[in-house]
Amino acid sequence: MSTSGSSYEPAFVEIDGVAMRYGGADGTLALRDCTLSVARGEFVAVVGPSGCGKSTLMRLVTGLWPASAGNVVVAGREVAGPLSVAGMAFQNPTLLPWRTILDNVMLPLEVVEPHRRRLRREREAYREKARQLLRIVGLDGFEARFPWQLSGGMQQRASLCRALVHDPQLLMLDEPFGALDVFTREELWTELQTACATLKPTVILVTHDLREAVFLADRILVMSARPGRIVAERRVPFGRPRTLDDLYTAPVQALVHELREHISAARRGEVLEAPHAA
Ligand SMILES: Nc1ncnc2c1ncn2[C@@H]1O[C@H](COP(=O)(O)OP(=O)(O)OP(=O)(O)O)[C@@H](O)[C@H]1O
Repeated sequence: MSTSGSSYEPAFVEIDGVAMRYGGADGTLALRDCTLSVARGEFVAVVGPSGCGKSTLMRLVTGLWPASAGNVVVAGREVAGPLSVAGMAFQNPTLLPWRTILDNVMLPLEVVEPHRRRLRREREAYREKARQLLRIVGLDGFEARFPWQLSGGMQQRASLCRALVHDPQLLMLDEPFGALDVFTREELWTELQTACATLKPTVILVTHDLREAVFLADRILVMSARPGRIVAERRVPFGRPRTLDDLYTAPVQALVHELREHISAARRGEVLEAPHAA
């Protein structure tokens, strides 16, 4: 089974035969023989049963944990520590409460080169860029507020801006909308789609929400139950920009249903025949 999109060559993220065990020889084997690749500019969603190792996969790609076996290569280099080319957003926005929204969004620019070096000289241009991102996600006018003055959905929007402000080549999103109500979540899908169309990062999104995966991704990878590996992939054959109304069409619902069957099988420890990649 191919796990790379041929129309996006060359691969930007390559994970080859990776295993990950937490806590020594008797510990939890989270991933085994996990292989996938993501092409530059591609948007891939990873779905699978709870506890199958999705977040572990994200930690390996971003260099937050080392793999126990196998190779993780990003942008042609073996990952050996935290990646500066990656922007990240998680289920909880983790904004710093003592900084304004604008200053929270600016944070990666104070850490990641070459922005760190340029920041003092080009601060106003960078601030304008952060403001522009906040405008894209509908936070115009909230730049000077503090995180605790914003709703959860607004904080998550700001955290997406923070993940994008340093033009990361790789955007890693681990259930970034999981804690939000369905309406806010759907709004943010549209905003993320707009931001990605403008900034064109390579994206890996972990999600439990199959509609979210179909709305946002070019390709969806399904993981087995733990120890996780990729057992199916499905290219999303719908054009862009996608609208929320598209989610109610029969082809989208059929794809969601098919993915659901793969995950149900994975939960039972079974693997369905790999679906045809469109
Ligand atoms: N720091 C850790 N130490 C020990 N075991 C861990 C650690 N992190 C995760 N695990 C275990 O590894 C397995 C995979 O966890 P992981 O969080 O990657 O799964 P997941 O697919 O992201 O889960 P969910 O869908 O519930 O968010 C689980 O059994 C989990 O308990």
